[in-house]
Amino acid sequence: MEKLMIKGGRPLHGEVNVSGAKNSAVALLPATLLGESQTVIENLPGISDVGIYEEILRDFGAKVNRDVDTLTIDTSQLSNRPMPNGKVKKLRASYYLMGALLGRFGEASIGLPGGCNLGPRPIDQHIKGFEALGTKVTHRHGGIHLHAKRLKGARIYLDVVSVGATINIMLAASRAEGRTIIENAAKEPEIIDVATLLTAMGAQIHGAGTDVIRIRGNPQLMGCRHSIIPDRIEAGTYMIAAAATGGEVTVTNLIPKHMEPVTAKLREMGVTVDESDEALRVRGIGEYQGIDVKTLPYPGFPTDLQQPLTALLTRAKGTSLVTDNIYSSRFKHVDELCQMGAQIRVEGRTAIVEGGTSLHGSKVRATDLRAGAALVVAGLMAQDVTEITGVEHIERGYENLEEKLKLLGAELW
Ligand SMILES: CC(=O)N[C@H]1[C@@H](OP(=O)(O)OP(=O)(O)OC[C@H]2O[C@@H](n3ccc(=O)[nH]c3=O)[C@H](O)[C@@H]2O)O[C@H](CO)[C@@H](O)[C@@H]1O
Ligand SMILES: C=C(OP(=O)(O)O)C(=O)O
Repeated sequence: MEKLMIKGGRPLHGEVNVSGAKNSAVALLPATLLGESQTVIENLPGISDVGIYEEILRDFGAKVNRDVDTLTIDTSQLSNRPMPNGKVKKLRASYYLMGALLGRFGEASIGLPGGCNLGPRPIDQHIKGFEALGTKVTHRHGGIHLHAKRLKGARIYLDVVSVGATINIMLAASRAEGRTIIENAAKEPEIIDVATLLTAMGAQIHGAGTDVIRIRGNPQLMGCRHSIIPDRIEAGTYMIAAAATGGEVTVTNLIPKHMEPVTAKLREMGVTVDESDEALRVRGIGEYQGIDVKTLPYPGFPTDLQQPLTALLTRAKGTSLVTDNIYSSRFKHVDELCQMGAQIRVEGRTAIVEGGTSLHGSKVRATDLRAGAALVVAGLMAQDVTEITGVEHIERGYENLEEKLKLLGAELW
């Protein structure tokens, strides 16, 4: 899709079904390389990051068959190869090839990852973990070469809470000798999802979802069948869009517990959120209050919803403060929102939103995935037509966004 046009001002109504989680999918696919037989992954989201990973698995010799949202991946005959450029630059999660190939072959040569440009995104904690497991790490031609004669379990304390480092170390440690302990581990639900897969493949993992994860490796992991958890960021985006348009939307196939940080903030603004087993009904009728939000590692408010929430806050009364504690410059959406009539200024890591403004349509550009989601939310609220370019960023993380929004009554093309 080249660009997305939205005619705003229509309240969203109805039901929307959440797809499988992007940040699980892009870790589970490389994890299948650790098993020496067939793995079936169900509930994969139809997003470009998954499409690229499908191609990468084939590049390593995996036989991959797709049936709608299910991939059957046979990894019995793989051949290792360097992957310095190209596909690895298209997504952030290509860094998981390091842990997966290290576990499978004891060697990997991978270029630095791509993904959203949100300020510096170092991978020093991943490297620290691999080195602790007995890996020699060298930087070559702008990429990283990893070599381990023998992976041996170790105790690793992460200096920063990192989703990627926690999962990458889990991947390599799953085939290492002995026990690995990750301390100050990230606690995101996607980490539990990856631990569930690795356990089904034959590793022993305890404590995923807490800040201490214990992994006892198994040199012979086998395939299994696994279904991906719902995408809490996609779910949160639809909750925010429902509130932004003053609509009433039931977001189904989610895990309400995963949504608590978002639900709490929407309720604080004055949005009604009703919970049932696998759904949340969001009613955005009436006026909203401005709020202060700070992004934090799970179970704090997710940085990946900071940008869409900022768009919603333009219609709340008073001043809102949105502080991103995870990334130093995740505010590229702000200039675009201001072009649509928002009054927001950025001071350091905080966006100060002067609420109560009405947005108008404009030509804007999505600079990254969730900046794109923020512009979609803004476009749905705005009077007249918004034209969004940079749609390829949005396609990295939202399955059938256009169709899902149309079913809720949005006017977009
Ligand atoms: C593919 C994927 O799952 N992406 C998610 C993952 O990204 P990603 O895994 O890249 O994010 P991390 O949790 O690793 O990063 C958190 C913070 O730690 C810093 N850091 C991280 C690793 C490291 O070795 N050194 C270091 O300093 C980062 O710069 C950032 O400031 O978690 C982020 C935080 O929830 C989300 O925004 C991304 O959607
Ligand atoms: C930052 C994100 O993605 P990535 O880490 O893949 O760039 C995101 O999903 O919001």
